[in-house]
Amino acid sequence: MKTQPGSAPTPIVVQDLSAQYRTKGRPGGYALRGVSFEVKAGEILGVLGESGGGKSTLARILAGELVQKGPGGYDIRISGGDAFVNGLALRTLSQSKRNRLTFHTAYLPQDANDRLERTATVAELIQQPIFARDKRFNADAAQNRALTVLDAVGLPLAVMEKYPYELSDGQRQRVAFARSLVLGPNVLIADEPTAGIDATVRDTVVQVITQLRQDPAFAGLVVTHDLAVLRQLGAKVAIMHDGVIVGYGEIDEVFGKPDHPYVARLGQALGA
Ligand SMILES: Nc1ncnc2c1ncn2[C@@H]1O[C@H](COP(=O)(O)OP(=O)(O)OP(=O)(O)O)[C@@H](O)[C@H]1O
Repeated sequence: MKTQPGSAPTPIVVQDLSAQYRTKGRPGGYALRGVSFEVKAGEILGVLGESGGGKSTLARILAGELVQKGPGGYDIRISGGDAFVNGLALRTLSQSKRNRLTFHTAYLPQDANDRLERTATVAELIQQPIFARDKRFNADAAQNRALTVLDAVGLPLAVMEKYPYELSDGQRQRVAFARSLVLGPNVLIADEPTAGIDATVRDTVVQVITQLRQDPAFAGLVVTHDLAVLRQLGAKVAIMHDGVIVGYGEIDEVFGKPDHPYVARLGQALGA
């Protein structure tokens, strides 16, 4: 784990990370094979790559979601190397460590807008992470915090009492985004935050990340093929193919001198 004496740990460190899904307790194929990179404070890393390349697996691991039960759930095991978020090693993630991790980490999964509980209002949904940690948290302070993040994601006050089914997909995505931000994280892990959603959400994602970046300790990992968004954010990119990083660095360098045929193909497809 790299840290400078007396300074905060690097927000995201991934060291030779290999990971496998387990089905019915049995290990399956490798979803990640020896992945290494760092996202330092102030940096944004865009993760791109082929379908099945391991992008969502990486995002899930960094968000502490090694096991997700229920329909469509998954069970991932770190089988080699490790990953660290704000200095917390993820390979052995106890519940108390997971609580510390999720306190500082905003996670916007690919299906974030579908994951919202149907029977809760927007106000309740956004405040849930606060009350899940402290049932006696001051109600006015929680409400104020919810209003701040609601405003940050461009939603009007009027949606606070609505239920998810009363909202558009784009609005639900914004609610999920607001909810992920309510605890004031310094790390954002976002999995395709703009895919298939109206174009205005894209602008909001850029604006919110720009705001979050005012915190010098902030770092973000964003899975997206939207090079325009990544350029606006001044992001570096990591290109994933078959569980391995096959291109890493500044956007123009990676696509200008591709080190792997897949990077060349992707660059052409994206018009990089
Ligand atoms: N729940 C799961 N159970 C078992 N294997 C899985 C599961 N989810 C993903 N995998 C496997 O892990 C590998 C990486 O998948 P992952 O979803 O991380 O890729 P991805 O790059 O995010 O793809 P996409 O762009 O399609 O979302 C694939 O081989 C996939 O089949």
